[in-house]
Amino acid sequence: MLKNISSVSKRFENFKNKEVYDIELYKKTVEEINNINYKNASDTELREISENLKNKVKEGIPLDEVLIQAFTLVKEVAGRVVGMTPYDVQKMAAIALHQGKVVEMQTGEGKTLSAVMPAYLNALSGKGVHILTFNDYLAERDFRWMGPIYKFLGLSCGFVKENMNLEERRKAYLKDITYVTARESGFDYLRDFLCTEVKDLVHRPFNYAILDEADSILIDEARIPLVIAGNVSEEGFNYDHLIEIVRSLKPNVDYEIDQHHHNVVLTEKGLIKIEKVSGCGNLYASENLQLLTRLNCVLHAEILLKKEIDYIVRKGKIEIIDEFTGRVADKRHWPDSLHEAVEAKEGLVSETKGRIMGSIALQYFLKLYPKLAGMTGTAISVMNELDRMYQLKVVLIPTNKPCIRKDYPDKIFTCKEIKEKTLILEIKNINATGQPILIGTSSVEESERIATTLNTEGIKCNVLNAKNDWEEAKIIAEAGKYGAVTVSTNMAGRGIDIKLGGEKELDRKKVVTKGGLYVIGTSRHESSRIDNQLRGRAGRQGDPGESKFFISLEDDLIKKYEIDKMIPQEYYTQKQSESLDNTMINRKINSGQRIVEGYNSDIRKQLWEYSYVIEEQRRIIHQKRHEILVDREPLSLLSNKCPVLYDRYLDLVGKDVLYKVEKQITLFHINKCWAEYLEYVSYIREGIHLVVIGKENPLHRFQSITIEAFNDMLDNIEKDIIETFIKANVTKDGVDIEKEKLKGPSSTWTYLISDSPNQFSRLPFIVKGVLFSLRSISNGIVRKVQETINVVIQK
Ligand SMILES: Nc1ncnc2c1ncn2[C@@H]1O[C@H](COP(=O)(O)OP(=O)(O)OP(=O)(O)O)[C@@H](O)[C@H]1O
Repeated sequence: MLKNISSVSKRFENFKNKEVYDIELYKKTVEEINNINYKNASDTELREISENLKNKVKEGIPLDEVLIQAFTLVKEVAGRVVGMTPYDVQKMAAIALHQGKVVEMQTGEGKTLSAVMPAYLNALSGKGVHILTFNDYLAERDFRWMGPIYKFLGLSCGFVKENMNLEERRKAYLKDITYVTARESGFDYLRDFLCTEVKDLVHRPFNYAILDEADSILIDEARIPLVIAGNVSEEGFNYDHLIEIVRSLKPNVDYEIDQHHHNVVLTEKGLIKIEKVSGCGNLYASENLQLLTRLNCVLHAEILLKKEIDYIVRKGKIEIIDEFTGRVADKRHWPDSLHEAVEAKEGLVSETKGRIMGSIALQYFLKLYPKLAGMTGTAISVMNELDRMYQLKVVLIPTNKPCIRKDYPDKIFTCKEIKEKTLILEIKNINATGQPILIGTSSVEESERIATTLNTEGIKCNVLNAKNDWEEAKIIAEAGKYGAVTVSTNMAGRGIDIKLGGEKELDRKKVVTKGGLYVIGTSRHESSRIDNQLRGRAGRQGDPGESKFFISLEDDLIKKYEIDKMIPQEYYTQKQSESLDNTMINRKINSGQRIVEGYNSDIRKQLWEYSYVIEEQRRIIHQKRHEILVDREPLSLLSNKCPVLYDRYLDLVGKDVLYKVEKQITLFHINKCWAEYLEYVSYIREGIHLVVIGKENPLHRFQSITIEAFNDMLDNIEKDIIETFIKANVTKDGVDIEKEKLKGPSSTWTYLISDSPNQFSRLPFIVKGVLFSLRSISNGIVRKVQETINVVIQK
């Protein structure tokens, strides 16, 4: 078996980074595991060994000392219970996962089973292990698939999914091993922040988490805040008038679009027009700030956000399409007024009104786990970022069998039209042979266009673009059937195995002789990891497979980032029917993609800098509230600040009731003031970019404002607690929560905030593109903006 480990893939040989590729130590441990044999042990004996291990760990023996025995147990039990004995490469991954590293394992190498070994080992302490899956479907699937192994070994296992109630969640988190998405676990953390009684908490203290598809969560989704909101009874704003105004504006006359930064800016002409039609006077005057923000949102909604590309409308709701997966991003909202503006654009009734009660970026949520490990098929290209942001080291695990997939050079065309014609022809030709094809497209709209063309050409295909997880799993699982053609958005089906010959592998031999699964990419993505994930759908576990990308110099990526300007004119001035098989062009496209990746990494860094202070403050406030909730923090504010009243109540209602009252009032005001603070911060965040015109650094200004505001908030909490106490009527029954208005929102809901295109674009626009802003914003606008700068930041 160890022989396989040295059969490294070509890719593996290319890298020389010692830490990432040094697997010698792992090999030694794997050998030790393989030297122990539990084959002859009965089921009962195996359970006794497991029980022994549990006791040893509870007595304080370090996990590292029982690792070999624990992994050997899992090896034996997995073979007996689920019919899979971990390969040596899986054991190596398991060791690295236990050490809190991110393992890169190719698609189909068996990450699900690899995670069982460290999960079992770390759960022996009884402190709980979370396996954070990519979606709800995989949480349940992996629980059902791997759960019997833990059960056999005397450990409990559960899973959490979106529609479960609090009791079901609490039970699942009490299990030794819990399969759950990072997002659901994060939402539960936010829900706990609103609890007023210990019995309502669903989480216990975090211990260890293994994150599946780690790059997707830690890099692509890291900046997405999870939010919990509560109901408020406010009237929604009517956007009709603003929409009418924006629709009357002329492109390049009244506004300019900056595709690169995904931004739209008013010209002076446009500004004058708007001021005239709306009758608002100086749009940039302080009293018009709210109008300005809403107008910006309508501009973005109307001009930049495109139906079928950025979002779809389903059952009367806006559903955002995730740029990385191409799937509907579950429970995702745009921030602030932008979501409402898009709803208004589509003539929908807004359902997003509510006050944000708490929020946390996934990045910070995951850092709450004292020990975190990850697995993915694509980690190497982001290993520096993983180290910098999370102090997570990457380990490349060799494939169990050599990867024999053929990755063909890109086919590059001058124009989209010819690219698509050639692509359809290629699909027709391959389909005629019976070889299954998976086509990865860049948008819902493109997937539908290609599917329609294929249908008119008489080729039946399955389309997968914005369906639910269950359908997705089924369609993807069948994508390896003989003669199957599946058109999907670029990364749909991540985590789902494509077996050759269909789910039951009935026609496996036939498909193998045809060359396995053929993956076609219709364009390059901004991130090469996404392209590699798509390629990785083929050639799993040493299967044959092929992959090819079709690119045109008119593709969005090439145009948006002006990669075409790096390519000599003569290559794209004429429409050529042949592909440009030219390595120079290929290199330019690759380097363009790398520049875009670097640019996106810079944006993530900047967003991190903006959120850092707030997240630190959140940590402080959450911790303080939790300590009060679980009675670990003594309450002394009221006895110190209102001693007379306090003593009177003490005589009247007694110590216990008074303590309970103070606790209730305190918890309520922490939540209320924190929610108000978040609202204020998001308001500041919206306008802070304007300080650049006054030659200030927006980040520094933002940080100093929020530090000061946080201190004010802490004072306000105390003030509000005292005020409520003075006004409240305290009896032997405590206080009347309803009457004293101490009740939290009657209903809450959770969602994620997508990057706001305007917030997102402003950062590079400020830091790298001051020239851009000054060029595009005329002097007249600069003057007007200057008037408002102080108002924005002083309010
Ligand atoms: N040790 C093993 N012995 C036999 N089969 C295995 C073993 N490990 C994994 N497999 C099989 O390999 C396939 C892929 O497993 P799994 O879905 O865990 O891979 P993965 O690495 O998570 O893939 P993806 O990147 O698609 O998520 C499954 O069909 C599984 O049954």
